[in-house]
Amino acid sequence: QLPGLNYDFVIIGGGAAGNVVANRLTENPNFQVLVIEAGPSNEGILEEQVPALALNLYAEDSPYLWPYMTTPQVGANNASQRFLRGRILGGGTGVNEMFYSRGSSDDFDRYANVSGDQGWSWDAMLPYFLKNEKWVAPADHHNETGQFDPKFHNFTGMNSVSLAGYQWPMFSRVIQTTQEMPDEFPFNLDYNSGNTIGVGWVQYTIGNGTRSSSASSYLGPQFMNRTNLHVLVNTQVSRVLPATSGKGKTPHFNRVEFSQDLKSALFVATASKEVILSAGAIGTPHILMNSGIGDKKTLTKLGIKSLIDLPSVGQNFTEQPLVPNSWFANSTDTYENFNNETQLDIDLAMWNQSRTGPLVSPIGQHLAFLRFPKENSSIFETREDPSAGPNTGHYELEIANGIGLLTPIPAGDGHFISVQTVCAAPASRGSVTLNTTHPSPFNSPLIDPALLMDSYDLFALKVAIQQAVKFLSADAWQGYVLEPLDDLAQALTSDEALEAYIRQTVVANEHPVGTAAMSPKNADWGVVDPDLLMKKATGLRIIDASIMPYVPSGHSQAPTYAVAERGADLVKATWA
Ligand SMILES: Cc1cc2nc3c(=O)[nH]c(=O)nc-3n(C[C@H](O)[C@H](O)[C@H](O)COP(=O)(O)OP(=O)(O)OC[C@H]3O[C@@H](n4cnc5c(N)ncnc54)[C@H](O)[C@@H]3O)c2cc1C
Repeated sequence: QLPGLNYDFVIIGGGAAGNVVANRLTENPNFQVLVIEAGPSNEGILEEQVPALALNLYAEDSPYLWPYMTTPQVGANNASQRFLRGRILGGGTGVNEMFYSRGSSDDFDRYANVSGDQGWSWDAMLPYFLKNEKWVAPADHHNETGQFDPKFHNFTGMNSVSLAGYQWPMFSRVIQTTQEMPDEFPFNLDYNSGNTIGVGWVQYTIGNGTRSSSASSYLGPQFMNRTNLHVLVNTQVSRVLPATSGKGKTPHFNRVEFSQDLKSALFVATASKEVILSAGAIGTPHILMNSGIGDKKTLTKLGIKSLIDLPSVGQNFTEQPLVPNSWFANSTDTYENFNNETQLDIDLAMWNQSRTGPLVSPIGQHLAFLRFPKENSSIFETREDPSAGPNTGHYELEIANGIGLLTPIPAGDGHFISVQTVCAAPASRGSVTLNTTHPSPFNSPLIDPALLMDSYDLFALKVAIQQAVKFLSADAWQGYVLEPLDDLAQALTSDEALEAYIRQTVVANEHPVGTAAMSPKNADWGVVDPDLLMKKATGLRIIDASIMPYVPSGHSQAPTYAVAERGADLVKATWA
């Protein structure tokens, strides 16, 4: 159905970043743009639209996820774990939990300092966050006063963002805890102000009780109708290829090889201006290495002709480790209600009729970004603090009205409260490399998030769990929080038991970044320059989460949207 194979820009990956870039470039009617996405269209998928049904997207054989497993994780008792990545138009934004969290001002100021480009600083990036955001009323139209600060938000951007649209009874207890323990758990009116520290109401990429993804926003019908925008789904890119003619010393990439049956029938699309790689923190380094861009020695050994020797490709993989923790709750008003099919049918009918009811928001309803208490901060006398600065959490608590997303559900009925604990600024670094035994471009790469490989991350999670216990010890929870689940109860008996529990239960928080990191123009490390153009090449730009040299301390979709908005401006400036 494609009109041809020659475009001005070919964008690889229709995820968070790719769809932003596609939209912004096709604002210029003279630019012909092709987006190639491996997954299916997002249209008509109920679980993708109804926020509380997002968990159903994570089934073992989900058609909306890549079939990725990690390598055995030494820090997690050698377990290989699933590694969830969206494979659908919208990418991660089509399957994620919809938390809208920008990270701290320190996170972006660090990007600016590390890359040498002040354009990546918080002040310079705030307009791009705003360009992406369209603040809307929550589904239940409750009074939002005191739950966010409007001065940090935009009401006219692209992705709908709103507060929880259904009020669960436990919400008031969270806020009461911040009043009882303000020193340790201060209330933060808006964790998206640049200063993340404290406990705040969650902001979600949800509008009208429905997920707002990069596909439903940036590729909405009014944009899909642009005659200069073409989106090809169910199509996987294998490699980017250099120009066939021209004998310049610097390779010029202007072709993209792809397939629909993942075996043969490879097609090639040509980009007369730029190839833009937006395949995410796993897909991007995978395509680069398949194309001969990466560590020369390693690629040569695999029989792949090295085109650009860039050892940083796939390295510096940074991911936040997460431990889910659950307690029995003395309540009948939790997410466990959805396990009852009759109740679920009633709630779904309500959602269908009016986009209201308990299905309008996902499981976590409050976030806390916190720094270590004084007694734990002495660790920084002997090692550098991996967090970006004082506005940045060392750890995060995700307080949820039901069993943790990744906690095995105990046998029998019950109602739960969970606090997922996250090491927000990890010190471990992993890698994405080619699978040496099956190096076909259509096979999964080796994904090593290096969970807990640096002992600091284990330390941070220990503190986080102890703080979660303290949080739930407030009077506010009296009579509501019952005993912890068995494994957590056992973990709280000794330091060794806590450590063993963390290693047994730790998983990735699904916020990978850093595998094609930006660095100063002539640096001997990094993959792209601060303008996101590939080092040692022309014609190829990377715009996605992989360019962030550190993981943002919050959640990664909002930062990726902002990176993509700026990235699109950088492309436009080149071709103005
Ligand atoms: C289960 C889950 C829960 C999450 N929860 C949250 C959350 O609540 N809040 C938050 O802020 N962040 C969350 N995230 C993370 C967030 O969604 C990502 O950080 C963000 O989507 C990254 O954007 P990206 O453009 O870099 O990559 P992606 O959004 O992953 O987009 C990459 C796209 O490229 C496609 N692609 C990859 N390789 C190829 C190829 N070879 N050929 C063609 N197409 C290809 C993929 O299918 C995908 O659509 C979550 C992620 C997951 C998976």
